[in-house]
Amino acid sequence: MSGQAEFDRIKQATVIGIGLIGGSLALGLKERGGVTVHGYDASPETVAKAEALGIIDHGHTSLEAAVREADVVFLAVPVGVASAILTELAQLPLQDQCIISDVGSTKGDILRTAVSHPALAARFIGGHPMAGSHQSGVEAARAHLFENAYYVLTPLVDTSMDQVRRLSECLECSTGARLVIMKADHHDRVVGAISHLPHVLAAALVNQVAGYNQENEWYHRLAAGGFRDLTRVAASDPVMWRDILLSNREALLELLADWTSEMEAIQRAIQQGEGATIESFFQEAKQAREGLPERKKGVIQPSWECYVDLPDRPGGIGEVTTLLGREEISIVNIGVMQSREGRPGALRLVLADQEQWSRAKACLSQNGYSIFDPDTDPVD
Ligand SMILES: NC(=O)C1=CN([C@@H]2O[C@H](COP(=O)(O)OP(=O)(O)OC[C@H]3O[C@@H](n4cnc5c(N)ncnc54)[C@H](O)[C@@H]3O)[C@@H](O)[C@H]2O)C=CC1
Ligand SMILES: O=C(O)C(=O)Cc1ccc(O)cc1
Repeated sequence: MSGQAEFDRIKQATVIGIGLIGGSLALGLKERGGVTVHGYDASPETVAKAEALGIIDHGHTSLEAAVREADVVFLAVPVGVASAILTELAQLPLQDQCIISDVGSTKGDILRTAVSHPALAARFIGGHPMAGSHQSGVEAARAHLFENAYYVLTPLVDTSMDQVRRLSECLECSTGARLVIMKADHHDRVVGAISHLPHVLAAALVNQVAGYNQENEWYHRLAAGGFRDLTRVAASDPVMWRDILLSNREALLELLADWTSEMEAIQRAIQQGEGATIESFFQEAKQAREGLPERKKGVIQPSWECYVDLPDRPGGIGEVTTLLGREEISIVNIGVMQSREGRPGALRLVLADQEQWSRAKACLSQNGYSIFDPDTDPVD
């Protein structure tokens, strides 16, 4: 592959691993990017399903046939198997200008594999779309999954910037994501802190409480909004997260050591009754939380939620759902947040996406309801 070559627009793509992320990428490439999409998966049933659902144009059961015509190949398989497939690709005939990219949650391992194969080093560009969900499988694929999310690219030193531009333009147009370039080790450290560590903590918290609940079921019965919000990602795929932790070992061990000393400090403050230390612990966190950049899809994707003061009269919930129904706004989840006696409760609404969330808030405000948005409104 020559660095001087004129690069054509990407017209054919191959997605290897047609699950949540591979399927969503395939849909975006096909429907928004005007790219012909070939698909390959270890499971022939998944290939057949993806073809039947119109997620890919051509399904393959041979890796060689799947990648032969591709301008770009995306590896969208679990992190634990990506390096082995990349090594297989190094032996297969590919188009001269073919780019290979991936979507894995960690970047160090796969880049080291790419560097170790001369046939790959100039064509591999690591990638990571910073949006997803706790669901998995081809049925969960959505063309708009990556809209407005960051999408990190981690090129190698040998990668031609023309090829990076070629891939970025294709991805921007096909996914609606915001492309950014980063070094792999920086990516792994940052994503370790804001995604991998929180997944560990969420799982640990859920496991700790599940242990107590075996003795006394009130633990689960009383588990309220805060516990549920904080631990949503504990429902993610255990195999995927096993692979991510093992692959980002170095960064995670450092982050866990920092976490442990933070917990020891707060434990000491509680033991010694140091109210001021405890207060400033929460004060710092409150300020940092309020200073997070404007609401957008981050790696821990926010659920599009808002709280509505519930009118203290019969049929109050029905009024809210009817108003939203009339505007064709669909509610993903709804719950009553009970308040102190004598004060009206609130309805917690979860909407499907940002557009429905904005319309729901506008519709309810116009109809005299008081709305509270936990991410933007100050709490008194
Ligand atoms: N789930 C999420 O929210 C996000 C996941 N990622 C990354 O995306 C990648 C894929 O994750 P998901 O789509 O969630 O997983 P998934 O489980 O939905 O899909 C993975 C697909 O890969 C296939 N597969 C497994 N081993 C294979 C092999 N050896 N050859 C060919 N196909 C194989 C599976 O049959 C499955 O269809 C992972 O590397 C993950 O780290 C990145 C961003 C977000
Ligand atoms: O659902 C969530 O909040 C997630 O955190 C999804 C997710 C999982 C893994 C990634 O590498 C990126 C995003």
